[in-house]
Amino acid sequence: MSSTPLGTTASTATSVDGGASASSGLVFTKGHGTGNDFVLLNDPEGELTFDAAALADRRFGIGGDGVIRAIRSERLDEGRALLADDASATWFMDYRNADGSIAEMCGNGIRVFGEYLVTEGLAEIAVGETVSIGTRSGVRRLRREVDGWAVDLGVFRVEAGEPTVSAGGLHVDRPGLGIDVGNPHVVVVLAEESELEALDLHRAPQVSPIPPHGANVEFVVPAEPLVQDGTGRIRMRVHERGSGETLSCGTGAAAAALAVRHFAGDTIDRWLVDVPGGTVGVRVGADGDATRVELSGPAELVYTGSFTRA
Ligand SMILES: N[C@@H](CCC[C@H](N)C(=O)O)C(=O)O
Repeated sequence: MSSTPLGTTASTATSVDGGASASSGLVFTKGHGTGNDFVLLNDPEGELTFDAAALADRRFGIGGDGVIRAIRSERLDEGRALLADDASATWFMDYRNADGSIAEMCGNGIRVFGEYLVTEGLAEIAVGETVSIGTRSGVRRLRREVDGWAVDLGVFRVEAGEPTVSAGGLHVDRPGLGIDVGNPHVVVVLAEESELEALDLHRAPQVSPIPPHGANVEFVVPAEPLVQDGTGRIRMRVHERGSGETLSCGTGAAAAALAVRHFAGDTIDRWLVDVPGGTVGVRVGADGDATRVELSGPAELVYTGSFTRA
């Protein structure tokens, strides 16, 4: 086996779906959730090696905010560990950011992953049905809905402390709120739409103190009025750890809604989050002494192709 610069392997044909061959290249599907776009790979047995950063490159590769491999949980150490708790989590969402770094969770990605499992014939999931998916932040329950998917992101954590955030276009540093929804976020609430629009997120915002594992940084503006028909509404832009500014971040939308909910007194449980690529829903609900958060929204597969090896 040898690795090419573009990361597909093989001295002989590497079959990713039974249909690919060395000459036809690496078969992939492109999908997105509210414009947060992913390269999806079908690799049930974990036979494929790939260079996620090369695949995600928008000029020299396919292009995407992340790369998601569908692999059986039993084929990865992280997946096998989860099967002990939930034997039904047979599929693992192996997620990488555009720079190739591994992230624990992706809220838009897991909805697209559900759509991919169904379309590729890897799982049968009827509308209304819920399945368990393995991720690096644990098993996540994913429900198919008529017009998209909803994922239980689990119990979240509001971090202690008030980090300071600086970003291009912000004249003064702002306080942030750390929220962990399976992956780390820092949310900054802005007062004006004009501040959100003026942000330059080409460069990563600086968070101080630097979070131990980095952070996705969300900037939000509450709607006026904040609550409409019982639902809170906010606008958000995001700079993602490992991917830069994206059109949407599902876990980021959940963190943003949770931060504004926190500042508003923890009473508003339904949220709509407008991102540059569309709108996602966030719901908060009690689970015994804990509080859980659910994310819902669309997922679309847009094309399938073959990445020809150099
Ligand atoms: N876009 C994703 C989050 C992807 C991972 C993130 N960049 C990280 O490093 O934590 C989402 O929709 O949640």
